[in-house]
Amino acid sequence: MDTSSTTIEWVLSELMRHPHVIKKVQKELEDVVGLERMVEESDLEKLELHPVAPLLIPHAANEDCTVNGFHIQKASRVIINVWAIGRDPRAWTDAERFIPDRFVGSNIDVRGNHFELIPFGSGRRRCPGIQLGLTVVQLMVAQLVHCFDWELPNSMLPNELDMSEEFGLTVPRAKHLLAIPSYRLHK
Ligand code: HEM
Repeated sequence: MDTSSTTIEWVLSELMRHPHVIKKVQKELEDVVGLERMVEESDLEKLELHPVAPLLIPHAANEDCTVNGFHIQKASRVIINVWAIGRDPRAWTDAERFIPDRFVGSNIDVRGNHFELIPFGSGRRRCPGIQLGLTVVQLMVAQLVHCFDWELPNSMLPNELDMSEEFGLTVPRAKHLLAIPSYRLHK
């Protein structure tokens, strides 16, 4: 599945729509990495980037069970609507807004321990590629934001960027992101 590339495209899109956030990430990277070199994998642990992906794979119950008061009959197909959980106002303040800072000082992570944020699923059938996925997404996004300034084409304003989704097993952008990079490192 194209989960890593889809996530990278969404993160970049959200960053393009929030220029103050991209500036903040650039500043954070500048402080850690400087402007003389690209980002290295060993720099990542010092950074606070948070990828998300609104999907899970259908599951089936092996036996009758009760979860949180809901009876689930053996062999039922269970679909977890992570997309809706990510927008649930009971779990998130200003759920529809992209506020990466909401995770600063919070203990919520993406590894399946906190059910309000499970982009990799949770439990035994959780994504086994989580570490590779996180590393690839963080390194790519950090690299793209650190090495380049980004502009939307035809003087498009950030809030004019079309954020339509194409629904399926994965949820990519309906139209690919088109953005113009300009190199910003000194080397
Ligand atoms: C940002 C990147 C990625 C995201 C967001 C992601 C997300 C997911 C999700 C949500 C599931 C379903 C979990 C569930 O139903 O509970 C899954 C399953 C899976 N993922 Fe990933 N994934 C990513 C990257 C990768 C990579 C890089 C690999 C392999 C190298 C991988 C291999 C798998 C496999 C094999 C499964 C099926 C596991 C099973 O059914 O037991 N994923 N992934």
